[in-house]
Amino acid sequence: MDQVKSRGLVLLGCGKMGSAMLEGWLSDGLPTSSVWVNDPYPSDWLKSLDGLNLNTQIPENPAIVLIAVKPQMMARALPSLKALGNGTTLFLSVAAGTPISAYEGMLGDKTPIIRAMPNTPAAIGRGITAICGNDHAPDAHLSLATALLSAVGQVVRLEGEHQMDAVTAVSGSGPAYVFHLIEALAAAGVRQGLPEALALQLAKATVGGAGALAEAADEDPAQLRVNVTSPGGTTAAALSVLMDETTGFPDLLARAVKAAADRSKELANG
Ligand SMILES: NC(=O)c1ccc[n+]([C@@H]2O[C@H](COP(=O)([O-])OP(=O)(O)OC[C@H]3O[C@@H](n4cnc5c(N)ncnc54)[C@H](O)[C@@H]3O)[C@@H](O)[C@H]2O)c1
Ligand code: PRO
Repeated sequence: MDQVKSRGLVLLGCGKMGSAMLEGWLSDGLPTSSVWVNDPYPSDWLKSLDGLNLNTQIPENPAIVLIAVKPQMMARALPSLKALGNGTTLFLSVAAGTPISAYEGMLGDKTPIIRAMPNTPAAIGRGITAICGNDHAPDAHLSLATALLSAVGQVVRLEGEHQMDAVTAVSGSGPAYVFHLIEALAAAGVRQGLPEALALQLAKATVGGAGALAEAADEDPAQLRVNVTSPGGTTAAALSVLMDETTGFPDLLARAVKAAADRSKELANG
């Protein structure tokens, strides 16, 4: 992290994901003066950060360039940083779909590149990021990326890039599935007669608490589910709907995750 502080961190694109990560790094003690953001449409939050280098000349040899533009913008945005390719700057991309080979093509095939898939709970230090690198990103680079990303949550190293589409579909997009679960649970509570605000509070606390318990407990999620379920009781009645083989969660989530993974593969093909 000292390298990041002294040589600098450049963010190419700083929208929802870039900002979630930057928020985590700043609250972990990274000074704004070590950060350069290149984004034609900076948010009010970015503009409000004292000392941040916003849309100014980037350093000659930054430690890391974080690529956080949409995959569709990549071909337009990345060439501006070509001069840093084939050097010692590590390129860390969070873009869904875009394969390492595409960055090698745009920046030079000796460029250290790590592909990462984070998620938005990074904003509160509760993200999880999966990473994999090319041959020019040896252990030292993976350790640097791990140190940076650990400031915003857990980090896992993948066996290879072939796992990235599935990871994107599970944990990259996953927070949206959970937010939708909260919305749907609250709406169902309203249909049972609860006021909207109370239903939303109950749904958020239930999902947040259950998630925290699932992470903290020694028991696996299946056992934690059994612990809630009295034989012949209310939970069993609901689970008979949710665990139905054809209309329940397992098939629904399998189809949703497959749709996301398929889309990730499509993005890779341009
Ligand atoms: N949002 C998520 O949950 C999430 C999770 C994992 C990965 N990602 C990946 O993160 C990347 C960004 O997604 P997002 O949700 O933050 O999108 P976003 O639209 O919120 O952010 C993209 C940013 O890029 C900026 N931009 C556009 N053209 C640019 C250019 N030429 N140079 C520099 N910046 C430019 C935009 O102004 C915007 O602020 C995507 O590649 C996405 O696949 C997102
Ligand atoms: N958000 C990005 C998308 O929807 C990638 C994972 C989460 O494409």
